[in-house]
Amino acid sequence: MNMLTEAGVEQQIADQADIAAIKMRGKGVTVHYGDKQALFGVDLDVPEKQVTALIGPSGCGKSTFLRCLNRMNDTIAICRVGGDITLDGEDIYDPRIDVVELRARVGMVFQKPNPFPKSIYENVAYGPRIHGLTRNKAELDQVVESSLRKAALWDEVKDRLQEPGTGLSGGQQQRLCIARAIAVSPEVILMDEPCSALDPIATAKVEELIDELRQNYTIVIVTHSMQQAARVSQRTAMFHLGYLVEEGATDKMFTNPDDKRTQDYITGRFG
Ligand SMILES: Nc1ncnc2c1ncn2[C@@H]1O[C@H](COP(=O)(O)OP(=O)(O)OP(=O)(O)O)[C@@H](O)[C@H]1O
Repeated sequence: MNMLTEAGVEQQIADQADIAAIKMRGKGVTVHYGDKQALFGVDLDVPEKQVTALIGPSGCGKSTFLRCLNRMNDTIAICRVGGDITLDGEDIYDPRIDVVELRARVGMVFQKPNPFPKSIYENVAYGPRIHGLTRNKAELDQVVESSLRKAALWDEVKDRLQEPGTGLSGGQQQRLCIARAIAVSPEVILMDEPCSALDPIATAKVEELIDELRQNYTIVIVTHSMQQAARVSQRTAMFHLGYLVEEGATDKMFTNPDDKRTQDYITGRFG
């Protein structure tokens, strides 16, 4: 029988406490597109109910890593992912995992707002309906309203729910896409440069929203804006040429990074 020492038991409890605070964990993650390797052994923990920013020069692999977290890379035929990625300790690349369900738990908001060519209401109602999350119209109405409220859009659209989502401004469309992601009650929301197509006012609104959302959701955001990473995130991970250079508390990463490449990048010396 396997006897654990007292110290061993304490360590196990400490490890479990650590796992509880980590929502997603990447270990030795590699990605190849055909013969070309885009990620090299990335180890990165995503803490629960915090915002983790992925930064680094163009082509360093930020979006590739983000897409590994909900198996979005599965849609790219030449893409192969190696290493381990877990959600609440469970291997998301296990063949028994239902990818549709995984993507409901780990939702995604893209760079360019991409509402469906349907009404504002239908954009938000679509997910809960296909996942069978509501029993009747009243419940669906309730989910649509609460999702639009959480995305800070309700007041602007409540009198025009039947109008097309594509008729909204860019910033409103992006908040509609966030409402659509929220509607299926995800645990993690991945955002790939969600503000790059928005003006400064719409950007400020989305950033404010991200800050509110972290009370209930774990967020991972790819951004090219150092100001945005500093404003919205608690953790920052710096990538370079497919490697994770370093990661840590955002305050430290922006004031006293360990690696010169991070220092050079955040001060605009390369990238
Ligand atoms: N679908 C694809 N097919 C082939 N190569 C790809 C594909 N997507 C990305 N790559 C390559 O993988 C590497 C990492 O790209 P990725 O888009 O992850 O970087 P990034 O840091 O997000 O860049 P950016 O900041 O410009 O969006 C790049 O060399 C890129 O050319």
